[in-house]
Amino acid sequence: MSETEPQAESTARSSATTTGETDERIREEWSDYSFTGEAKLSVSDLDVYYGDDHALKDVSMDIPEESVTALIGPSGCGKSTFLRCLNRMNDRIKAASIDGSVKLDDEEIYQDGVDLVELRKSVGMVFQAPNPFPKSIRDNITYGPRKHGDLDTGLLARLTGRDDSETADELVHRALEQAAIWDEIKDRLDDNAMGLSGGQQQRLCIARCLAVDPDVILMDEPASALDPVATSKIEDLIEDLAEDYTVVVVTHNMQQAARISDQTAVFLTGGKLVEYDDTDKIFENPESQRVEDYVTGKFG
Ligand SMILES: Nc1ncnc2c1ncn2[C@@H]1O[C@H](COP(=O)(O)OP(=O)(O)OP(=O)(O)O)[C@@H](O)[C@H]1O
Repeated sequence: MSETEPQAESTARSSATTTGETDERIREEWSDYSFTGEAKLSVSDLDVYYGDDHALKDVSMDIPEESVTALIGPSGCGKSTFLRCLNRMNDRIKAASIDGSVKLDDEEIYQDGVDLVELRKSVGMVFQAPNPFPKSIRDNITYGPRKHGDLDTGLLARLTGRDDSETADELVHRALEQAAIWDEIKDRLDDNAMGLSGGQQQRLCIARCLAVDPDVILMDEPASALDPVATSKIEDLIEDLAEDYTVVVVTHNMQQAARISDQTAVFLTGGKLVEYDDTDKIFENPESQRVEDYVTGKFG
């Protein structure tokens, strides 16, 4: 968990959990939820449709900086859809249409003129299955910075007098160290990344994401394909990363959400955000009976 300096009060809000009076009372109870520190991301009145399918309904919540926010809920309730809205990855899905507002550092990301490459550099993403490039470990890390024009290496760079090889080496070291994998693979940086174990590949993918200096890291079930030892390494890493980054993680694993997150948002069937609060509150004393049933495994 992060130890952010108190800076300001930010408030998380809910709008639609309207399946009767009980939900209305629950909403009033938690809609005042406030956290210490600044909101890194502020989501208001977000609706997402895939064609006629209304996948997310009127979701509003603020996500605090330098902390871990877990998104939990049964399959199909819209967690991944919500996550993809935070860096406009849903723009790549033809059938998707989005209404509402998402602000990153108070700047609307759903407005004309937003540079999506820059946005996705600031808000990086790590997926469920590790997906390293079939290249060397070193090239996996330098690929992004090179693509963004932050690094020039190789023959052409030498010929044009802009050879950033030394900077590249430092970057590779820094990113792998941050992703807690440097010691394991420092002697085989030129080996193909596909030869790493699943857990190592996932940490490499996290290092690749860190190499372009994001502020926010979105993770969609980052450990679900890994064994318990590799999972535990990813969990430790997520907690460490939250000291410097804002991490939003989708997980089906309740214990994992309880262990690693500072706040938890519970989505339930129908694409509604039902409750959002400190993780301890969600797991020990939620307002909603349905949330209690879900986190205690009575349904889902
Ligand atoms: N690319 C897509 N095209 C059409 N419908 C989609 C697409 N992606 C998701 N959906 C639909 O949107 C709804 C929410 O899906 P989403 O994947 O966001 O849920 P989820 O909570 O992340 O599920 P899971 O836990 O199984 O990954 C589902 O009804 C799903 O079928």
